[in-house]
Amino acid sequence: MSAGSSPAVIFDLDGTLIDSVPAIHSVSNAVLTELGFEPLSLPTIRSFVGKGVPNLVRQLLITSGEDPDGPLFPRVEHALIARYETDVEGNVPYPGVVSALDTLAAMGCRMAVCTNKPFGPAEAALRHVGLWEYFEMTLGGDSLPTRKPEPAMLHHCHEALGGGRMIYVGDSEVDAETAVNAKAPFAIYSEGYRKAPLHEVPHDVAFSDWAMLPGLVEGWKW
Ligand SMILES: O=C(O)COP(=O)(O)O
Ligand SMILES: [Mg+2]
Repeated sequence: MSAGSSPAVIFDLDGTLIDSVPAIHSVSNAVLTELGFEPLSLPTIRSFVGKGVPNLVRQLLITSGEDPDGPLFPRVEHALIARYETDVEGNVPYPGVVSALDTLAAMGCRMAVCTNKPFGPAEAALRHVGLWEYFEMTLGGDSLPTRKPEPAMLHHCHEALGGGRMIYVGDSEVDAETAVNAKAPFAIYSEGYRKAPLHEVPHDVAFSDWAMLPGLVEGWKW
């Protein structure tokens, strides 16, 4: 593949590039216990990730027996966002991500991140794990008036990368819906935070090991 013909590759963040649930678990439980609620398990918190902070806060409140539309919402949201940008220790790239990004960059792929995590925590997590410099653009769930599964974030990143052929890489039902809405080819990472069985989530190709992704991009049938 010559550099000129390489596609734009746009990535989801949580559950795709990085395993962020240990960090989100620790931040969420710090906020819950500060407010006098019981901490929640890691699998419970994992099931709340993928639709952005408003959904996470609502789920934390519902699971704690509180009204998600009551006065606790802004308190929990504020406390969560305050910690989200600084408590980045629990974020770890999935095995093989760095090498795959190096290979894609060497192939001439332009790359961006399109996440429902707010921009500030997304930048902090990407910098913490040493991935920030790979991407020409990062958009977070608060960067545009809409977030995934609306297609605007993906369209915006695609244009910023110069348009042309593109692949979206994500892990969840929300990413699959975003790709359908944006009419983008979709590669799903099967080891992230998806809830439904893989065959029930629309995708063009699936990969379980990041070492597979550059070959899939190179051999993509457009
Ligand atoms: O729900 C979130 O905050 C982030 O999720 P995403 O990176 O998978 O879009
Ligand atoms: Mg994700």
